[in-house]
Amino acid sequence: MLNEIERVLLTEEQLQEKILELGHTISEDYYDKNPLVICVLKGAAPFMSDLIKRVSIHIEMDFMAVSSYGTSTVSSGEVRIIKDLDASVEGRHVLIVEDIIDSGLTLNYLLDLLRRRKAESTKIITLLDKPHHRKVDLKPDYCGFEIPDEFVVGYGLDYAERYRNLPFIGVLKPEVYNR
Ligand SMILES: O=P(O)(O)OC[C@H]1O[C@H](OP(=O)(O)OP(=O)(O)O)[C@H](O)[C@@H]1O
Ligand SMILES: Nc1nc2[nH]cnc2c(=O)[nH]1
Repeated sequence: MLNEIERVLLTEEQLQEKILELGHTISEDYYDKNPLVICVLKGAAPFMSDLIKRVSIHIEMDFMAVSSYGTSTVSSGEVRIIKDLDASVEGRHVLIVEDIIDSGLTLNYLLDLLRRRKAESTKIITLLDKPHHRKVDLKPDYCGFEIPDEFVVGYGLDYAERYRNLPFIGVLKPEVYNR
Protein backbone atom coordinates (compact mmCIF):
# COMPACT_ATOMS: atom_id res chain seq x y z
CA MET A 1 0.00 0.00 0.00
CA LEU A 2 2.75 2.49 0.94
CA ASN A 3 4.38 2.12 -2.50
CA GLU A 4 1.17 3.54 -4.03
CA ILE A 5 1.70 6.90 -2.29
CA GLU A 6 3.35 9.61 -4.38
CA ARG A 7 3.73 12.18 -1.61
CA VAL A 8 2.88 12.72 2.05
CA LEU A 9 1.02 15.99 2.48
CA LEU A 10 0.54 15.87 6.26
CA THR A 11 2.51 13.56 8.54
CA GLU A 12 1.08 11.66 11.48
CA GLU A 13 2.93 14.05 13.82
CA GLN A 14 1.50 17.15 12.11
CA LEU A 15 -2.02 15.70 12.35
CA GLN A 16 -1.72 14.75 16.01
CA GLU A 17 -0.21 18.12 16.99
CA LYS A 18 -3.06 19.98 15.32
CA ILE A 19 -5.69 17.69 16.87
CA LEU A 20 -4.30 18.38 20.34
CA GLU A 21 -4.67 22.11 19.67
CA LEU A 22 -8.22 21.69 18.32
CA GLY A 23 -9.16 19.57 21.36
CA HIS A 24 -8.08 22.38 23.70
CA THR A 25 -10.07 24.96 21.72
CA ILE A 26 -13.23 22.82 21.73
CA SER A 27 -12.85 22.20 25.48
CA GLU A 28 -12.71 25.96 26.10
CA ASP A 29 -15.48 26.96 23.71
CA TYR A 30 -17.94 24.27 24.86
CA TYR A 31 -17.00 23.99 28.56
CA ASP A 32 -20.58 24.61 29.80
CA LYS A 33 -22.51 23.26 26.79
CA ASN A 34 -22.41 19.42 26.95
CA PRO A 35 -22.15 19.32 23.14
CA LEU A 36 -23.44 16.53 20.95
CA VAL A 37 -20.48 15.67 18.76
CA ILE A 38 -21.59 14.11 15.49
CA CYS A 39 -19.20 12.07 13.38
CA VAL A 40 -20.00 11.95 9.68
CA LEU A 41 -19.10 8.40 8.62
CA LYS A 42 -17.04 6.91 7.29
CA GLY A 43 -14.24 9.37 6.57
CA ALA A 44 -14.35 11.34 9.83
CA ALA A 45 -14.04 8.28 12.10
CA PRO A 46 -10.24 8.44 12.72
CA PHE A 47 -10.36 12.23 13.27
CA MET A 48 -13.35 11.93 15.63
CA SER A 49 -11.64 9.15 17.55
CA ASP A 50 -8.42 11.12 18.08
CA LEU A 51 -10.16 14.47 18.66
CA ILE A 52 -12.47 13.38 21.48
CA LYS A 53 -9.49 11.98 23.40
CA ARG A 54 -8.09 15.53 23.43
CA VAL A 55 -11.33 17.09 24.69
CA SER A 56 -11.43 17.45 28.47
CA ILE A 57 -15.10 18.34 29.05
CA HIS A 58 -18.26 16.21 29.01
CA ILE A 59 -19.51 15.49 25.52
CA GLU A 60 -21.96 13.06 23.94
CA MET A 61 -21.28 11.26 20.65
CA ASP A 62 -23.49 10.27 17.79
CA PHE A 63 -22.88 9.03 14.26
CA MET A 64 -24.43 9.69 10.93
CA ALA A 65 -23.63 8.09 7.59
CA VAL A 66 -24.45 9.93 4.41
CA SER A 67 -23.57 9.23 0.85
CA SER A 68 -23.31 11.74 -1.92
CA TYR A 69 -23.85 10.58 -5.45
CA GLY A 70 -21.04 11.19 -7.89
CA THR A 71 -17.87 9.63 -9.25
CA SER A 72 -15.18 8.30 -6.93
CA THR A 73 -13.30 11.62 -6.90
CA VAL A 74 -16.05 14.21 -7.54
CA SER A 75 -19.18 14.54 -5.41
CA SER A 76 -22.51 15.56 -6.93
CA GLY A 77 -24.10 17.13 -3.88
CA GLU A 78 -27.11 14.85 -3.87
CA VAL A 79 -27.01 13.52 -0.34
CA ARG A 80 -28.72 10.41 0.98
CA ILE A 81 -28.91 9.38 4.66
CA ILE A 82 -27.55 5.86 5.15
CA LYS A 83 -27.58 5.93 8.95
CA ASP A 84 -29.45 8.55 10.92
CA LEU A 85 -28.64 9.83 14.41
CA ASP A 86 -29.78 7.78 17.42
CA ALA A 87 -30.86 10.77 19.49
CA SER A 88 -32.79 14.01 18.98
CA VAL A 89 -30.76 17.17 18.42
CA GLU A 90 -33.55 19.49 19.60
CA GLY A 91 -32.11 22.10 21.96
CA ARG A 92 -28.60 20.62 21.70
CA HIS A 93 -25.33 22.33 20.88
CA VAL A 94 -24.19 20.25 17.93
CA LEU A 95 -20.63 20.00 16.66
CA ILE A 96 -20.35 18.21 13.31
CA VAL A 97 -17.03 16.46 12.76
CA GLU A 98 -15.86 16.06 9.16
CA ASP A 99 -12.66 14.86 7.57
CA ILE A 100 -12.83 17.18 4.57
CA ILE A 101 -14.94 19.95 3.03
CA ASP A 102 -14.73 20.25 -0.72
CA SER A 103 -17.83 21.48 -2.58
CA GLY A 104 -19.52 22.02 0.80
CA LEU A 105 -22.68 20.32 -0.41
CA THR A 106 -22.62 17.47 2.12
CA LEU A 107 -22.32 19.83 5.07
CA ASN A 108 -24.77 22.29 3.62
CA TYR A 109 -27.34 19.50 3.56
CA LEU A 110 -26.49 18.36 7.10
CA LEU A 111 -26.56 21.86 8.57
CA ASP A 112 -29.96 22.48 7.04
CA LEU A 113 -31.26 19.16 8.38
CA LEU A 114 -30.01 19.76 11.93
CA ARG A 115 -31.39 23.28 12.00
CA ARG A 116 -34.79 22.02 10.84
CA ARG A 117 -34.56 19.49 13.68
CA LYS A 118 -34.17 22.50 16.04
CA ALA A 119 -30.57 22.15 17.23
CA GLU A 120 -29.73 25.06 19.58
CA SER A 121 -26.44 25.67 17.74
CA THR A 122 -24.64 23.98 14.86
CA LYS A 123 -20.91 24.27 14.27
CA ILE A 124 -18.50 22.46 12.01
CA ILE A 125 -15.04 21.13 12.73
CA THR A 126 -13.12 19.74 9.78
CA LEU A 127 -9.64 18.33 9.62
CA LEU A 128 -9.13 19.47 6.03
CA ASP A 129 -10.60 22.28 3.97
CA LYS A 130 -10.33 22.47 0.18
CA PRO A 131 -11.99 25.84 -0.48
CA HIS A 132 -11.28 25.99 -4.22
CA HIS A 133 -14.29 23.99 -5.41
CA ARG A 134 -16.86 25.41 -3.05
CA LYS A 135 -20.36 25.40 -4.56
CA VAL A 136 -22.07 26.95 -1.53
CA ASP A 137 -21.08 29.71 0.88
CA LEU A 138 -19.84 27.60 3.77
CA LYS A 139 -16.92 28.03 6.15
CA PRO A 140 -15.90 25.66 8.93
CA ASP A 141 -15.93 27.05 12.48
CA TYR A 142 -12.80 25.01 13.26
CA CYS A 143 -10.33 23.73 10.71
CA GLY A 144 -7.12 21.72 10.93
CA PHE A 145 -5.50 22.48 7.59
CA GLU A 146 -6.41 24.27 4.40
CA ILE A 147 -5.05 22.15 1.55
CA PRO A 148 -4.56 22.68 -2.18
CA ASP A 149 -6.99 21.38 -4.75
CA GLU A 150 -5.82 17.81 -5.12
CA PHE A 151 -7.35 14.48 -4.25
CA VAL A 152 -5.99 13.20 -0.96
CA VAL A 153 -6.25 9.89 0.88
CA GLY A 154 -5.45 8.51 4.31
CA TYR A 155 -6.54 9.07 7.91
CA GLY A 156 -10.13 8.18 7.00
CA LEU A 157 -10.14 9.48 3.45
CA ASP A 158 -10.53 6.84 0.79
CA TYR A 159 -10.11 6.17 -2.87
CA ALA A 160 -12.50 3.35 -3.88
CA GLU A 161 -12.81 2.48 -0.15
CA ARG A 162 -9.06 1.93 0.23
CA TYR A 163 -6.32 3.88 2.08
CA ARG A 164 -8.56 4.96 5.00
CA ASN A 165 -6.17 3.18 7.39
CA LEU A 166 -3.09 5.23 6.54
CA PRO A 167 -1.96 7.27 9.58
CA PHE A 168 -1.06 10.29 7.38
CA ILE A 169 -2.64 12.30 4.53
CA GLY A 170 -1.10 11.71 1.14
CA VAL A 171 -1.50 11.86 -2.61
CA LEU A 172 -1.68 8.70 -4.71
CA LYS A 173 0.55 7.94 -7.67
CA PRO A 174 -1.32 8.69 -10.92
CA GLU A 175 -1.14 5.05 -12.08
CA VAL A 176 -3.35 3.98 -9.16
CA TYR A 177 -6.31 5.74 -10.85
CA ASN A 178 -5.74 3.89 -14.12
CA ARG A 179 -6.05 0.39 -12.67
O1 LIG B 1 -17.81 19.00 0.50
P1 LIG B 1 -18.21 17.82 -0.32
O2 LIG B 1 -17.89 18.02 -1.79
O3 LIG B 1 -19.65 17.43 -0.11
O4 LIG B 1 -17.30 16.57 0.07
C1 LIG B 1 -17.00 16.23 1.38
C2 LIG B 1 -17.58 14.90 1.74
O5 LIG B 1 -17.00 13.87 0.93
C3 LIG B 1 -16.45 12.87 1.77
O6 LIG B 1 -17.37 11.87 2.08
P2 LIG B 1 -17.79 10.69 1.09
O7 LIG B 1 -19.13 11.04 0.48
O8 LIG B 1 -16.67 10.36 0.16
O9 LIG B 1 -18.08 9.48 2.11
P3 LIG B 1 -17.08 8.72 3.13
O10 LIG B 1 -16.83 9.65 4.29
O11 LIG B 1 -17.87 7.52 3.55
O12 LIG B 1 -15.83 8.38 2.37
C4 LIG B 1 -16.11 13.61 3.05
O13 LIG B 1 -16.06 12.72 4.16
C5 LIG B 1 -17.22 14.59 3.18
O14 LIG B 1 -18.34 14.05 3.85
N1 LIG C 1 -10.77 10.81 -0.32
C1 LIG C 1 -11.18 12.04 -0.61
N2 LIG C 1 -12.48 12.36 -0.57
C2 LIG C 1 -12.83 13.63 -0.89
N3 LIG C 1 -14.04 14.21 -0.93
C3 LIG C 1 -13.86 15.48 -1.30
N4 LIG C 1 -12.56 15.75 -1.52
C4 LIG C 1 -11.89 14.60 -1.26
C5 LIG C 1 -10.49 14.23 -1.31
O1 LIG C 1 -9.58 15.01 -1.63
N5 LIG C 1 -10.21 12.95 -0.97
